[in-house]
Amino acid sequence: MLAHAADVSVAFAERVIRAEFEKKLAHYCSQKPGGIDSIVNDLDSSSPPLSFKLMDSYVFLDPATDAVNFQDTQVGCSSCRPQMGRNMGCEYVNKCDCLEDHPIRKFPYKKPNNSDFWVLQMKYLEGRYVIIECNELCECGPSCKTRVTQKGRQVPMTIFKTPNRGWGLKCKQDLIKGQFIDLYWGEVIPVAEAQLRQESGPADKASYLFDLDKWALGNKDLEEQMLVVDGEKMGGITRFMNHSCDPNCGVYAVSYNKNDYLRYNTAFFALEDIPAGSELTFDYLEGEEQSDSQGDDAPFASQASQGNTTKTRVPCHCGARNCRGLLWRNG
Ligand SMILES: C[S@@+](CC[C@H](N)C(=O)[O-])C[C@H]1O[C@@H](n2cnc3c(N)ncnc32)[C@H](O)[C@@H]1O
Repeated sequence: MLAHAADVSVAFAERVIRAEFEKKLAHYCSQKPGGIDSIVNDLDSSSPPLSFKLMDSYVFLDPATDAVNFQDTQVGCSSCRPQMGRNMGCEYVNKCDCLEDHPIRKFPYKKPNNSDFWVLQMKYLEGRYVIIECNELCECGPSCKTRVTQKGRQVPMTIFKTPNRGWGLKCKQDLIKGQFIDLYWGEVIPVAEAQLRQESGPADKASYLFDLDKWALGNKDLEEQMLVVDGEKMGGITRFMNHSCDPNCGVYAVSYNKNDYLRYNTAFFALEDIPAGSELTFDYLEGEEQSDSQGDDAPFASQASQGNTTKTRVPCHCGARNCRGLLWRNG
């Protein structure tokens, strides 16, 4: 009898937690086009932790490292104008100042036939170059077509329970190759704090740390100031994305201030056409391997990675034929 009462109250508590988490999701996506995000768990009655705060911005642990303190380094393009070139903007200007130092100086996006959104150009998708988008100081104005990731996610998602990798993420609609998915949000913390957080808790603690190491790696001064994004306690829905050794999404550094080498954004794009309902995955070690092999373009080519803050060796359950067997290289 007592055991039954305990079961009933656990089930009730789980339902309350689920309802609260769904409320958070609804609030978060009410400002977005594309439909409502959802949670699916066909395996047990658990929900993602209620302590997790959904958001779509960075939170800087130390206000001194907040990007707004560094806006004096920000410049905008000055030769572009709103609605120039067939009313489209910077994409028709091959000397947009935002791209002046870029090794390929090519507009990052293109619009596929019959589509109402822009996708990443093949050169960026395959070359993994940093994506530079215009910013609020640019003369091109808010309708400039470089502004894709800064407008945020446009596609609805499902957070779902996997049998062996915790929660994962699926998109509710078909994605096409090169389509923008979302950014990675969280608390922005110094690398020493990230290391402390990773070392606290059990050895196989899940990691939500994303190193902003694109410019810092190999530069001693920058390495000392390097920041890490921690999506564990607060972050966007992409913190539920699992690793695969054969991923369908790629991770790209995006900058709205090409002079800021410490703060930038991390964006996920589809590497292939992805049917609705497929799990979205990326390679947690991708950044490391890219930066090992990019040669002269490295400052613009290497990616943010999940791989540098030391993490415990965790067996990989991605199930890919080319599975490396472990999530992280170090540890
Ligand atoms: C960024 S989180 C991904 C979301 C996580 N599954 C959850 O439930 O919150 C990264 C953690 O998920 C787990 N994970 C992700 N991909 C995995 C894989 N291929 N094999 C085993 N565990 C995985 C590991 O615990 C890893 O530290």
